[in-house]
Amino acid sequence: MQVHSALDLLPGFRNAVITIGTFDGVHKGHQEIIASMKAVARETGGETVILTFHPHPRQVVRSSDERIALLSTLSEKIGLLDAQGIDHLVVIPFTREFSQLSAEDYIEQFLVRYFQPHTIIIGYDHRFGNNRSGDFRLLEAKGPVYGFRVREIPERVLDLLKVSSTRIREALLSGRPELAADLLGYPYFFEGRVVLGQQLGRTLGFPTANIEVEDEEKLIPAHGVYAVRVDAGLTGMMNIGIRPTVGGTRRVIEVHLLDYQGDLYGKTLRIHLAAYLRPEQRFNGLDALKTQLQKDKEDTYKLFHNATHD
Ligand SMILES: Cc1cc2nc3c(=O)[nH]c(=O)nc-3n(C[C@H](O)[C@H](O)[C@H](O)COP(=O)(O)O)c2cc1C
Ligand SMILES: Nc1ncnc2c1ncn2[C@@H]1O[C@H](COP(=O)(O)OP(=O)(O)O)[C@@H](O)[C@H]1O
Repeated sequence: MQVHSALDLLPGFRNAVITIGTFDGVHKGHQEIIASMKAVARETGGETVILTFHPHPRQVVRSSDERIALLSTLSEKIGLLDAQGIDHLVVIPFTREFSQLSAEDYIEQFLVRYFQPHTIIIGYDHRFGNNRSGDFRLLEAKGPVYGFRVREIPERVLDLLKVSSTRIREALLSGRPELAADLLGYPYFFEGRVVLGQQLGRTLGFPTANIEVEDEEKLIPAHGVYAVRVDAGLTGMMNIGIRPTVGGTRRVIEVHLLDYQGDLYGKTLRIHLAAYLRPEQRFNGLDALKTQLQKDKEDTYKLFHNATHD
């Protein structure tokens, strides 16, 4: 997949099949739209082109405490769309100037000028242009003028889109990663760098990599203990919480990898949520915490290997 972020440097597209959207999470609803884009592109020998705004117009307009946590950062979205077999992703900075284009100019000066679309796939409720005055009907009316076709995303898929994003967020924020994975079509993941902690973990016999997520907008799942997969085939158990047993107050994300020894400081890990194990608890001292960690380890082994371990 080619990623473009400058409109003036776009290549000429061949029979572009385009759609416009945020594609946050690239979940199953989005995957259905992508499947139909690819089907049309196959029929017409065209290329699939997704147009996305970054940052999301809503993120620009809203104040920081109203912002919705995102299911995928831009770089994660790029990877997910690439895996879906999309040919081109165009990342458009949402500027004031852009937002002031009239609906007609949006079609002529933006869509037609830069993409020469063969087919535009869009939901019936999609709005564009100044004051959101452009709609599906206007696109349909302009199609014959500029030589593109408009295909409507079925209402069932549109409903799925709306319901899914909300349900996935709710599932992750209430400790149900399995439900989230079902709706996403893959286990939820986030990335972070391994930073220094208090160096206590190793004395417990459970060294824990402290993960710092760089993108502030990325959704962090509910506090609790999870079984996780980490890239390169590793598995582990993770705590998201404040660590009440050791008097912590700030949220930390810590992962103990099973069957691993080595130095992870400074590395970036991608952590995929496999299952929720239990809520974070306050234990009466480190011995009780250690006993629980041993049990968590056992549960994690059972989950991944369907077997027990020391
Ligand atoms: C799988 C896992 C589960 C944990 N569960 C709890 C818990 O329930 N309560 C708690 O206070 N701390 C919990 N912790 C955090 C430990 O308190 C923490 O790993 C320990 O204090 C070491 O911290 P350090 O790595 O920063 O030195 C958990 C850690 C892991 C890896
Ligand atoms: N199995 C493992 N799982 C996680 N981290 C490990 C493991 N083995 C070694 N490490 C290393 O140990 C570090 C964690 O040790 P720990 O004593 O908990 O210190 P800290 O408080 O800095 O996290 C990790 O950042 C990593 O570099």
